[in-house]
Amino acid sequence: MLESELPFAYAGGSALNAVASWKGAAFAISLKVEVKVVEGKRIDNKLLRSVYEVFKEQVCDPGEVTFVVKSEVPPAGGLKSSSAVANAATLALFERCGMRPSPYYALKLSVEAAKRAGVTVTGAFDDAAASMLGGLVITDNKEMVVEERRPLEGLRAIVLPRGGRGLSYGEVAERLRLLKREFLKVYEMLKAGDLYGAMTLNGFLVAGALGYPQGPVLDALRAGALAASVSGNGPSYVALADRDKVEDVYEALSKHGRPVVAEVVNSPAYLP
Ligand SMILES: Nc1ncnc2c1ncn2[C@@H]1O[C@H](COP(=O)(O)OP(=O)(O)O)[C@@H](O)[C@H]1O
Ligand SMILES: O=C(O)C1=C[C@@H](OP(=O)(O)O)[C@@H](O)[C@H](O)C1
Repeated sequence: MLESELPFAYAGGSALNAVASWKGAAFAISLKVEVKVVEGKRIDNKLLRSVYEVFKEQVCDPGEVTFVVKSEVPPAGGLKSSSAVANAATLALFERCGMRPSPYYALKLSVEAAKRAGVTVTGAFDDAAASMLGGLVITDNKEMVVEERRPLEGLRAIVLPRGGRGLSYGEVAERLRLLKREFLKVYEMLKAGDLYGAMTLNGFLVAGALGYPQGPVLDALRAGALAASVSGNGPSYVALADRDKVEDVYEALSKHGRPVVAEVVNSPAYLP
């Protein structure tokens, strides 16, 4: 577990993938991405370069710097690594400039950077909001509005981290949009308060559309998880469980890889 005082943001899991309908829901988990700003001339990573450019244009000139990233989640795996990297890098630049932003302002800059870098379909405002603000968020990614935010008390997330998604963003979007009407039903369930049903249904829709196995979702449920889903565009999975079911769900997901147990985090990312 990363324990330092460096600027950080949280990874997260999905309850509703926003790609088809622009309505999304995600929650923060206690796996972190930390970013350190150091003197340097080159920023090779396209997402980090966009964060730097957006910040320089809209906030202050941080000078000649580069970034050192430490991540507890795999990239391109659905666990919100891109959002956490952009959030933590944005917060690190605020610190460099000796400024203390509101979380909401930092969040908007970070989403703008992710859009510019082309690492999202909708801007992934849902993921970035969960990563920056903590808790469960339900968002409208087109309007960049947090419709609801609430803590998820006492829950554990059992994560099956997988990286290296094979599908392009274009392929992901084309397939998920075929199920737009169904994703809107998931949104209605969420708004009606049925988080667990919504999240699991989201899991089956994403798995079906993108060709991921349904086994991890079923096995997690069989072991007593409250909900389970493919996270984001996959290929990672995430299950939510009460404390007394964590071991059983961990065992069940161990058949499919190396799960990690995390807390659901209800507090915001680091703020300078
Ligand atoms: N640890 C990291 N360091 C630098 N860039 C990262 C890191 N993790 C993710 N990214 C950026 O985010 C992109 C992956 O975004 P995305 O496909 O949305 O994955 P995820 O679902 O994990 O957020 C990568 O192509 C890269 O540009
Ligand atoms: O690109 C996007 O707009 C999105 C990507 C997905 O997340 P990941 O980037 O974690 O796969 C999805 O869950 C999110 O609602 C929207």
